[in-house]
Amino acid sequence: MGNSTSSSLGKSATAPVNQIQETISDNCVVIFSKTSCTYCTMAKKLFHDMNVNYKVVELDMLEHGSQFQDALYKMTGERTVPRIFVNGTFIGGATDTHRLHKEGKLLPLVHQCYLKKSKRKEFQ
Ligand SMILES: N[C@@H](CCC(=O)N[C@@H](CS)C(=O)NCC(=O)O)C(=O)O
Ligand code: FES
Repeated sequence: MGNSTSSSLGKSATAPVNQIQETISDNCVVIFSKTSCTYCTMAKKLFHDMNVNYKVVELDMLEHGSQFQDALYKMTGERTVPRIFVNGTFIGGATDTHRLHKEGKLLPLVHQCYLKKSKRKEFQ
């Protein structure tokens, strides 16, 4: 389901905020998650069921996971999981993401990101 848990995150000396920023600009959908969290599983399932690839960062598997949660707190105002970013922007936790989906707004955000990336490729 989905793609890999990050292997590089948490290992470099770069500040967590910068590592997070790099991850969300490289991937259209990023879910900061914990392996034990049912809300997180539900969020992954939502994207999986829409056939959308997502990047998962399992914070409880990172050596410095709590520092990443602190960084997410600075960036989003909460250190809870899941914290979900689409097209480089924080869209909310599990509840917010399901609401966006119900309102029909989630997939357009993902498609905006795909479009942006395919345009970029045309100019390479
Ligand atoms: N309404 C929020 C609830 C988020 C929440 O309460 N998350 C809990 C786990 S389900 C949490 O992060 N607890 C603190 C922690 O794990 O560090 C959402 O939908 O994302
Ligand atoms: S649902 Fe319990 S930890 Fe997230």
